[in-house]
Amino acid sequence: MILARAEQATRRYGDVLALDSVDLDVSAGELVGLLGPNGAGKSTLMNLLVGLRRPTAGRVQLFGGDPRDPAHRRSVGVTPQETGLPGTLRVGEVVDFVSAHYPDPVPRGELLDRFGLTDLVRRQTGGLSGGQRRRLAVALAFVGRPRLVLLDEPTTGLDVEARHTLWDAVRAFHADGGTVLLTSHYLEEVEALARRVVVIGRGRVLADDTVAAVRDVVGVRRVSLTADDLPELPGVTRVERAEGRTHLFTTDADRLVRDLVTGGVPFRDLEVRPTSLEKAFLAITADEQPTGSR
Ligand SMILES: Nc1ncnc2c1ncn2[C@@H]1O[C@H](COP(=O)(O)OP(=O)(O)OP(=O)(O)O)[C@@H](O)[C@H]1O
Repeated sequence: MILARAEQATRRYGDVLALDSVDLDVSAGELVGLLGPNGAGKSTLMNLLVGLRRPTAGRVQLFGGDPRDPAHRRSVGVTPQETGLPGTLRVGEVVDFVSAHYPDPVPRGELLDRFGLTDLVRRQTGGLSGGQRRRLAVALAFVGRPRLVLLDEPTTGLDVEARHTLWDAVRAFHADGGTVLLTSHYLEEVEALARRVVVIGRGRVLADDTVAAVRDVVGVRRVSLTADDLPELPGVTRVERAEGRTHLFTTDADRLVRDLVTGGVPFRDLEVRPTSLEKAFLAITADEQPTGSR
């Protein structure tokens, strides 16, 4: 059963083409990561799916109907990228306030425990740290026992421990049969949670596949070295030269280093680093062909 669907969804903001003919289906029981660099169109897609924005062209559906119809939004929980919480209300009061909108909310103690917020129940939200506020905003998406949860960069600003608590809560929801669509800039985060990842770049779906398959594609490494002369090296997708150094981009750094050594290439100061998603996209998506199809 498809809970959320975009069909050739396009969204323009004036001259900006934020989403360009995007197709996406999220089925019941899936945990899908939406991965892409800044400005890729992730939030725009989420906003269309929950009815906050309308597509300029194409169609979106939530639970088989129009997302702008409140009846179709009843079973969805959302944490947008930015949330405003009333600063003078205490954490427990905010949870009670949101709970009051649902027929069978998760009991307050259980929800706070799940998101590691129990000790903060009496704190005013205005006095919470950024990370604590973020955790509360994410927890609120789960209050009404939704069937589908959409989380826009849920772990922004969280430290390692808080991020893991939140990941555990998302996993537990999913293990209970819940469906999740979440955005992230980091493949590592998507990898920790999702089996399926949809990569978005410049408003288009670049890949829709398993995390492992996408890792092979966007898992580009930068091998930097100082060398006078380099031969043709297999597996190098892009070469940059800056300040006397050569940067080689490849999805198989181990092989590249082996080739350099066995080829007797003289080099100094070798360094292998993961690249940013942006660089990975530059290296692999010049032709912008989707890498997987479902
Ligand atoms: N309300 C708006 N008015 C004008 N342009 C917008 C608006 N919202 C988004 N955009 C533009 O649409 C494009 C896609 O933005 P969107 O917020 O969907 O990307 P994103 O993938 O969520 O990025 P980020 O990772 O930075 O949150 C960007 O170029 C952005 O500047």
